[in-house]
Amino acid sequence: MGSYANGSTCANDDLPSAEEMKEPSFPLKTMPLHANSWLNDMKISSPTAIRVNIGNPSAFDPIYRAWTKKYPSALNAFEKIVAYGKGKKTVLFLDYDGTLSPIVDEPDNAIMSDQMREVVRNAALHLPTAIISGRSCDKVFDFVKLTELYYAGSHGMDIMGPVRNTGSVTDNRSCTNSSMKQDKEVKIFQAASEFIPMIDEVFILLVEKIRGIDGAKVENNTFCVSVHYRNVNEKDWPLVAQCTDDILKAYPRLRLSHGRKVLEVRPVIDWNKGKAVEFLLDSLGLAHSDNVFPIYIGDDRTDEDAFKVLREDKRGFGILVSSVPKESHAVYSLVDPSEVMDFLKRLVKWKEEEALKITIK
Ligand SMILES: O=P(O)(O)OC[C@H]1O[C@H](O[C@H]2O[C@H](CO)[C@@H](O)[C@H](O)[C@H]2O)[C@H](O)[C@@H](O)[C@@H]1O
Repeated sequence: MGSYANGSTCANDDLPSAEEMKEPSFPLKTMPLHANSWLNDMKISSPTAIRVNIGNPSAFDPIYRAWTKKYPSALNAFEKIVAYGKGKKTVLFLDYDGTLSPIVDEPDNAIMSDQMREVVRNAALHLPTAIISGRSCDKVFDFVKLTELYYAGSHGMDIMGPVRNTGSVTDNRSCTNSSMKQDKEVKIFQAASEFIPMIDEVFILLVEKIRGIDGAKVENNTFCVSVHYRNVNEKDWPLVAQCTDDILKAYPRLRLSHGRKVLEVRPVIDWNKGKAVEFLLDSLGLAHSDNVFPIYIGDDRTDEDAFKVLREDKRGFGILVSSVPKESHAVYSLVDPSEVMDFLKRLVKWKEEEALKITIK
């Protein structure tokens, strides 16, 4: 689905090019206010001015090391984190793109490794686990293929949960396509159903409008539309912002948020990933419990709503996945999906040890 004009290779993880590190050279003043400010946000979403050594930034880069004083590595701080969660019901919230799968140029190729799938499956066997993504529920499910999870697609606007009374969860561990999903997962909440026709309409208009922009792509995520500019030459970014603005002018009930080289068109409703976290905790009967320990791991600006909820709530923590220093409502950090995998493995091991201690007592 979508229009795409050029090929794809491995993404550069949003690091700024020499060009990006310069002041913007496009004609900001000639653009309407909306598109103009979006363009600034598009720049900000592609972190500026600091280049770190991908792979092991903390080992080489003093700026990254200084940043981790404020957002300590969740791996280094693991003992402290689990001490806080000791004896409590841990609930795990995971973003998908950039958290469970690496960022790549072509959104349809954001495959999760089998190893990561196994680790997430294992986590879900030990603790309630939800994936909260900007993608549609169906799309994220098709990547993850695990029936034991909760899925909150379209930035939390479409929530689906595992069916637990059809036998042991472990009997139905994974499935390979959406039809199997329908047997094992149930829709539990849709925050904006009436927006679907409008989103479909805007998707078609956007596809048509950006057709001529080399590298631009529009993705229909059911309750939202993503306008991708990762593969667009920076000189054409103003055009992407302008085209999106032109279409959205006629839709006051839609708004825009920013992800990693993507403009996210979504309904103007008071709902986001933070609300989805609150909704899921409530569904699990844990909304008012002092005995709950929620952990949210995510990498982009739309995850900040969830980090903020956890920070204000003080029962759990947000963990930002980032290889570049950035301000966040998260408390801890991890460099990339491979560190996320290590963290999840340790979390499962800790849960197993906790369960063993309880059995021995
Ligand atoms: O909430 P998420 O699960 O992180 O989803 C946010 C958006 O992720 C996808 O786009 C991002 O990942 C792509 C694949 O790595 C990358 O090409 C793109 O530049 C990123 O913005 C997805 O395609 C979007 O629909 C999601 O909204």
